Amino acid sequence: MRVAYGADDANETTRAVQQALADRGIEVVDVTGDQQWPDIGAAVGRAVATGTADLGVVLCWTGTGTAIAANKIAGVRAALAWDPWIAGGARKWNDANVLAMSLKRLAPDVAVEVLAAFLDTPAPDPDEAANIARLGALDD
Ligand SMILES: O=C(CO)[C@H](O)[C@H](O)COP(=O)(O)O
Repeated sequence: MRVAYGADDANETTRAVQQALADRGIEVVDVTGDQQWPDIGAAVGRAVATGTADLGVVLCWTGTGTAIAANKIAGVRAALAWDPWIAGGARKWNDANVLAMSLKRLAPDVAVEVLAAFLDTPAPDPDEAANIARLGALDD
């Protein structure tokens, strides 16, 4: 599995997320570079939409800005999650392909649990296929 990663700051939470990805043997495509959060979110979104990555993970102070930016890219379903149930539900019911988290409000261990739920929940529930298609129809 390949995951596109981007964060507009670095702290214990982002380092824990990166370590968790590495511990899983996941190939990480770090798009961060010298970019601001809108471009980081969009770059992760593009990596997922083009198939360069299977899934994406974005972090910013709130998680919202990078999520919004990622969702500007057609084919991206970025979900802001703050606990494992939300992250798993976003995969199961929304077929989310980008996980967004707040690097300020999630403790490192919580962020790792949220990431684990996102990565370990198979997506999507077949009953949601029609709704996922409806989301796709909303892309410009
Ligand atoms: O949470 C964010 C966007 O939603 C950003 O991380 C936060 O606004 C800080 O950005 P900047 O360093 O550009 O002021």
